[in-house]
Amino acid sequence: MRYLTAGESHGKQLTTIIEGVPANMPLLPDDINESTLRRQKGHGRGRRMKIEKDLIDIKSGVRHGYTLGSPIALVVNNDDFKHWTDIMGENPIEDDEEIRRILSRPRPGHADLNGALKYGHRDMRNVLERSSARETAARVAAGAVAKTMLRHLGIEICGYVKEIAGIQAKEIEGLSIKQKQEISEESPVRVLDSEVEQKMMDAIDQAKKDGDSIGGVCEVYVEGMPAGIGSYVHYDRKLDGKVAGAVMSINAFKGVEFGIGFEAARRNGSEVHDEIIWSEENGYSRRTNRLGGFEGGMTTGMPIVVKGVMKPIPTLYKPLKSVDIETKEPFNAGVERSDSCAVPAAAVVMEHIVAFELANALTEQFTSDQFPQLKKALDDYREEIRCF
Ligand SMILES: Cc1cc2nc3c(=O)[nH]c(=O)nc-3n(C[C@H](O)[C@H](O)[C@H](O)COP(=O)(O)O)c2cc1C
Ligand SMILES: C=C(O[C@@H]1CC(C(=O)O)=C[C@@H](OP(=O)(O)O)[C@H]1O)C(=O)O
Repeated sequence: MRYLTAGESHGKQLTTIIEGVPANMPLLPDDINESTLRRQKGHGRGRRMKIEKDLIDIKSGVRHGYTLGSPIALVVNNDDFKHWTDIMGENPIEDDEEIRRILSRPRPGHADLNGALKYGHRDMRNVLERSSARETAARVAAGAVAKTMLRHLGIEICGYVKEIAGIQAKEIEGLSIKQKQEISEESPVRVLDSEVEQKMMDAIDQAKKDGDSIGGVCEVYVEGMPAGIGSYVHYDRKLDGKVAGAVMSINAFKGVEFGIGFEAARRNGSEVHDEIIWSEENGYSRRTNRLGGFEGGMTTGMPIVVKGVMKPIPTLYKPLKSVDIETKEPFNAGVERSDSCAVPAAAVVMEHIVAFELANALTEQFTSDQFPQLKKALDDYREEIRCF
């Protein structure tokens, strides 16, 4: 499977085209809407999320609740476009700086300056419009199709917040994935630990009051992936590599860890590797899951646990120093309407981006044009490895 997205942040719409979804997979508009609406929630977001309602319109590839095997085109409208029709119009306009809302003072940490240099845009709004994380609504729509596929294959996935501005959520042992999904859904910061919830919200409010921004850590947890998905045979077939790359591609994400992650560097091997056990009922399993569900570029059959680090939002209401690209004079960076913390939303984005990589790996390994055949091939494989 592959997907492309198109659309500017304040343009008319976002478009996603997904190719390679097998035919006859159940898919309802609500499977996707649930995800796109969830992405909009979370304490710390700016006014834009009050303007938008990210309901998708399925334009092709689905009929009467089932996929056709043809490309699936999904559209999310930008309701904010009505306020930007002159600024974002496709026809030439007179060189009126007021109408264009020209951006000439790049924001440190955003794509403004590097994008301007690369594409030759003297008006950095041309960079901002596509580099904006508005595009993650389109990626979540693609991920929601993948997540639906995983669900029909008996694989559940959930994304939540582990840390905001250094405030860490405690580990809650023994939560089922259903509980994880429910608790994080109800929390305004998508955290599993209600004791720290208020502290995180206070930190976000304080950052906003200070004209500053904060980042954090998101975690995605997956249950039901059998062992041996992905491959060790070539670098670009390693599934942990693909997942890590996809997570790093999310706006503002600066690091990825599987399981205990960087902590592995500080421990002996005996405290890192997961001992192998066997039972008649379940076949092979592990006593622990410190490596987070991957060995040798393949799944181990244990839950996949992956963390992503999000830096603080670059747009600051108390801006950092920058340079005006027209005058070359030092100036404060430009200020655009902005979130102060988007870590809770980013956890939903990360969940869907990981879902796409996992669903894609399954469609590569159990190639089929028809979803029921894919499901049967996966079930047969599960039985084969259980008896191995
Ligand atoms: C859900 C989400 C919302 C975001 N909201 C904003 C925002 O309101 N203002 C901003 O400056 N950056 C925001 N960002 C981050 C920028 O999009 C990101 O920093 C920018 O594209 C530069 O890319 P890089 O940080 O990956 O280098 C957001 C990111 C995500 C994932
Ligand atoms: C629009 C979304 O996020 C946007 C991401 C973003 C950025 O610079 O990344 C900047 C802000 O855009 P605006 O200036 O229009 O408010 C966020 O609101 C969204 O998540 O749907």
